[in-house]
Amino acid sequence: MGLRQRRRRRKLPDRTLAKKQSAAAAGVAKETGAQGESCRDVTNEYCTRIRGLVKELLKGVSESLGLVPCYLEKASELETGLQILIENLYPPCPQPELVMAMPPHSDHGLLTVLMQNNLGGLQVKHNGKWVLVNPLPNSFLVNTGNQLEILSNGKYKSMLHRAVVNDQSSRISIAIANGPSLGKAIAPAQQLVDSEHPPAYCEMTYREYVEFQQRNCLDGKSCLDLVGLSNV
Ligand SMILES: O=C(O)CCC(=O)C(=O)O
Ligand SMILES: [Fe+2]
Repeated sequence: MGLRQRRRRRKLPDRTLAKKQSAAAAGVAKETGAQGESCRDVTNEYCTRIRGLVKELLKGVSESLGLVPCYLEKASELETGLQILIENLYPPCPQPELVMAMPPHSDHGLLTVLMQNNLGGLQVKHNGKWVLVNPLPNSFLVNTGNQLEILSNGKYKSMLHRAVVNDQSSRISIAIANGPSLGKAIAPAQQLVDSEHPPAYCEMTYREYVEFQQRNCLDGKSCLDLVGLSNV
């Protein structure tokens, strides 16, 4: 067998393999491309619908504060508001008591809409104690955020919360944080401010607030503690 033939022989299977590999890669890319596209479409639609839900919820919240129904939507420029999609996967842990899945924090936006796979793990701070929130099947859980607390001049509190793991099953939570438009200056609603209820928070744009929060190590405290007018 000559060198040429040997080369060819050796090359043949390689080429076939390369061909097969590139065909497979193209198939995978095509599939991933299609999946990626449909994932993007579904995510976009989900975010849009959640914004619609938040708009409705904010109407009720505005009314509960004695404000016109569209107050919070307009005051936050919700239509162009910042939406953040957060996907959390918490695998089971053999020693859950040694692990903090998500450290204590409060969400910086208006309302966070959370979907979870029917496994408890979220805890909220209530009267100084951590309380486990039992998930209700087929329901969303809605957390109030810092910007809602500011706009309502402290009438709606944003709760400190955290997530813990368990030693049995994986927990999944998907949160969409809905905030004001980044450039919008947020301050307590004038109608909720009077001599008995002075403004509890200083005005700042949502962008300034988020940057402030990212710059500060809050150690389980709400960023609001730092921007409250009693502290500035
Ligand atoms: O997983 C959870 O239940 C909490 C998630 C959460 O607080 C967040 O993503 O901001
Ligand atoms: Fe959160």
